[in-house]
Amino acid sequence: MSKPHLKLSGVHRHYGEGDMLVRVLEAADLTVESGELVALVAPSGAGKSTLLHLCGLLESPQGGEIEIIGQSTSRLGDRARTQLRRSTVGYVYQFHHLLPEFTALENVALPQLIAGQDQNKAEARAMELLELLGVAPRAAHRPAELSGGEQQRIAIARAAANHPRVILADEPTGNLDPETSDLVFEALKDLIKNEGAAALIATHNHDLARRADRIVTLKGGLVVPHTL
Ligand SMILES: Nc1ncnc2c1ncn2[C@@H]1O[C@H](COP(=O)(O)OP(=O)(O)OP(=O)(O)O)[C@@H](O)[C@H]1O
Repeated sequence: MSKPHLKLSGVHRHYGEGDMLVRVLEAADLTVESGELVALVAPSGAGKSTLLHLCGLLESPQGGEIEIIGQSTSRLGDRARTQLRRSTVGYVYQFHHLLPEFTALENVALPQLIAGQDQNKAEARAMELLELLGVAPRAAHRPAELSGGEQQRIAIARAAANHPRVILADEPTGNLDPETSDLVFEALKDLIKNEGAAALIATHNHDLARRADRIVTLKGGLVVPHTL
């Protein structure tokens, strides 16, 4: 059987020390397979962003192991971690951070150009993603000319541009109205299934979380199954 795209084993993460010690994760385990969408629902301060940052190799755990597409990350140096993150992880944030002076197509093509892809191929891939997410007719528009939901779908396309095996999203629909949230979530889900990525999505929106393949929460420093 192929290795899971994302695997955490015994992950430990705390901040500060002494009186200021905050224990966030203690021996946390989590596995996300290819094409699987896992929703992370937990109260404010429980450690959702910490978990996503660890999975995205933006932070390092103090103990345990994080494997991405079967590759152990605990002994990687900074450069190798950055390289692995760039080639395997796509991040979607609550606020899209699209570059205002570039068109939708250019925003999606840019990460590929940075990764060394040639312009024609980068633009073809960008267009394929914009079509998949239902925003191809907006390809030549700049972010300021697009609705919030369109902007967020373009941010999702950008996160997927380099074929990430792991997609992480922190409140991707947090600043959208319910109908637009639905649309964006479904687009994200289609994309994950289509591309066979493993996805972990932190959300406060229970309706959306119920449409994930699985829901997890954080309890006592562990990642545990959850039902809503
Ligand atoms: N750099 C840091 N230094 C000290 N404590 C931190 C740091 N980052 C996070 N924490 C603490 O770790 C805990 C988990 O924070 P985290 O941001 O992961 O929670 P969250 O579940 O994402 O919260 P929210 O839903 O409010 O964004 C919190 O108590 C927070 O104060």
